[in-house]
Amino acid sequence: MSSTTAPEKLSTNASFDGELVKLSAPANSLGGLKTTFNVFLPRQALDGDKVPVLYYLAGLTCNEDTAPWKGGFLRDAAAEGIALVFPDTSPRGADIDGEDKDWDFGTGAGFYLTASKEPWKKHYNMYEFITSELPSLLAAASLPLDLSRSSIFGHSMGGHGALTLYLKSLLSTSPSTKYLSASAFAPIANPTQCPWGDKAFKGYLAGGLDEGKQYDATELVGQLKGKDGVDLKVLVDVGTGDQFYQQKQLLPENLIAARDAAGFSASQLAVNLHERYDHSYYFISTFAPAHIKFHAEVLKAAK
Ligand SMILES: N[C@@H](CCC(=O)N[C@@H](CSC=O)C(=O)NCC(=O)O)C(=O)O
Repeated sequence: MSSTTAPEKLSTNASFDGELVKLSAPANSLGGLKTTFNVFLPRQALDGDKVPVLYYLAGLTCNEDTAPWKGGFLRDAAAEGIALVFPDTSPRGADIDGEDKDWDFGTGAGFYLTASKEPWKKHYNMYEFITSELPSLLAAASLPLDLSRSSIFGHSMGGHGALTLYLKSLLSTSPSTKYLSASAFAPIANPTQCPWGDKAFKGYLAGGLDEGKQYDATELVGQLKGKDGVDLKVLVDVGTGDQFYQQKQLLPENLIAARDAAGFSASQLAVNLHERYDHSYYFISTFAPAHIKFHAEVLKAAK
């Protein structure tokens, strides 16, 4: 961790008595491409306390600025004294033919996996970046963060990312990052069974949908069945007025079925359906305080 070069600081904005810092660094896991990320530091961190960390993974077409601008997370994170980390959603500028053709594949659509297929595998490795290189960059930036207390949340493609990174960390004997809790707004909960996941996994992975099962929250919950000592701490909110829910891109019902079949309870993996809410950041910002509170309780209890 300590040999990583410190990221460059691009800007600082005071917010809710803390500050939002924008950082940039070349990322080895993204084939050396420069990536940019935001870190919200609460007042406690500015005063020198090492604060816990909550990563937010954004959805298709988004970047590191989408959630700080529109998510409504900063006020509650400031009140709870937790840091927020907002990475980008894909590498940028890999210069791959077709990379910018579709909004649901390529730029802005990294799907938080490790690509194994040409021509994507040199750059499209957001799984490695988020779980391994980003924590190293945060450490190299010498920010007052307690990286041993980390949790993760996200929206849509980023909700898929948050759930799968968390569940994969539970399944691994030596995870690069151990996340203490996960939550998701309108996640793509069973990507091997929906059009977005089908396109991404067949596009990025040499093994297609079969290889994609390791990045599928519904599959991973099934794999946790009977594993000793596993206690899930997961919160999911979905609006039934969500156009992508209605188009069967999200499939939370499959996640619920997998949870029940694996013997986990609704308090270990809560999936709440909300009438009228859609896929937008109006929905996210409505439930933002509940998600921050959910993670803050876990992160603070871990001190
Ligand atoms: N351009 C698309 C819509 C793209 C979209 O809705 N993106 C969502 C995430 S979808 C799953 O990952 C998003 O968060 N957008 C940003 C926002 O500010 O809402 C289309 O044409 O339908």
